[in-house]
Amino acid sequence: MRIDIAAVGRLRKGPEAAMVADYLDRFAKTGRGLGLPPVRLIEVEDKRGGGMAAEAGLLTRAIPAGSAVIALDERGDQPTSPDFAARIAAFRDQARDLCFVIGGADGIDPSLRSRAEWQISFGKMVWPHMLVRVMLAEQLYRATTILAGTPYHRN
Ligand SMILES: C[S@@+](CC[C@H](N)C(=O)[O-])C[C@H]1O[C@@H](n2cnc3c(N)ncnc32)[C@H](O)[C@@H]1O
Repeated sequence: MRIDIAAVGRLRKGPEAAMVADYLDRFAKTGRGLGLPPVRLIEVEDKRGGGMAAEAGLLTRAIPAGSAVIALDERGDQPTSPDFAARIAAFRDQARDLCFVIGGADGIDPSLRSRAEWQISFGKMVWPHMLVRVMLAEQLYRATTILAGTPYHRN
């Protein structure tokens, strides 16, 4: 199994980058004992201002062949953290590769969004994509603690 995050934009050094690195590091440590591999972050950048369509092309090339695409989108499902953890475990048990996709300022092009096996929302409000990276990294770490039964998550 492999787990990737394909995201538009380059995250520069700063608080968001530090938080993403910290949560993904924690995910790697707790995930090791659960058969979950470290998460790889793949960043794509369209320097020509081609908008969503150009970003979709870059993201599509970045998504490893065969990976289940999970799009982050405010219109998507709103799973609980335990539901999210259970879904990650189900992908692991089926030996499926996962690629979470985070769009840029205009969102994820509908052509790519429609390819997603699952669309997840962190609420109906729109968040800056750099914060969505932090939130996703935290939920991934939280999922490992739920699956490991360690006392981080409380219902
Ligand atoms: C600034 S938002 C783009 C919002 C844009 N209005 C759209 O149509 O998607 C950039 C990216 O952050 C992610 N994002 C923002 N808010 C989100 C939310 N509430 N839930 C899940 N992902 C979100 C999505 O991947 C989105 O493509």
